[in-house]
Amino acid sequence: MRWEISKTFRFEAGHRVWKQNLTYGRGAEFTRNVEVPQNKCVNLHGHSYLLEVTVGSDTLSEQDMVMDFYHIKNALKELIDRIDHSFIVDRNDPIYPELEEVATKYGAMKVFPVDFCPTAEALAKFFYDFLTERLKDAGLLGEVQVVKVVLWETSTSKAEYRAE
Ligand SMILES: Nc1nc2c(c(=O)[nH]1)N=C([C@H](O)[C@H](O)COP(=O)(O)OP(=O)(O)OP(=O)(O)O)CN2
Repeated sequence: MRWEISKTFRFEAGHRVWKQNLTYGRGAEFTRNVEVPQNKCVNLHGHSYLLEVTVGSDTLSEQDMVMDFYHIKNALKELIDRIDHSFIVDRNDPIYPELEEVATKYGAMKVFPVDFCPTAEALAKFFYDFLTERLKDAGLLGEVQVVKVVLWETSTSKAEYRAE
């Protein structure tokens, strides 16, 4: 891509990484002989997420832009509004049915169900796929492509998902 432009978004959301288990899996050998902390991310907790989407093109439009930042903002606006102040929950999470019940009963939880464990990696792919679909629906895919999505979960942890 000769040109790349990026737009950032902020949203607050809760989640739980129900698949977290620090005692096995990739990297567990680094703490094999020490006591590992509790799997704290299986607890319901929240983040101030920072999302950065990058789109690129080899050509500029008649307005000398990859595309207007305004349009990138609006391609994602409705999704960001839906996810903001929500609780992102995997439909496969064993607590999902009860969370839905509580949300319905008390009306005190905006549930945002997804089909994956809501890690930063999986959420980055989710936003990437969503924006790609929006560009496709607008007939822009090809001319403009999503180059990468970066999702900051905390000030020290982020995930990136990019075009192959
Ligand atoms: N590869 C991933 N690892 C973890 C994820 C994730 O999405 N991908 N998520 C979490 C938790 O959601 C957690 O809130 C963030 O983890 P971590 O960076 O360990 O948080 P800390 O605030 O404890 O980090 P510091 O080391 O204190 O800066 C866990 N792992």
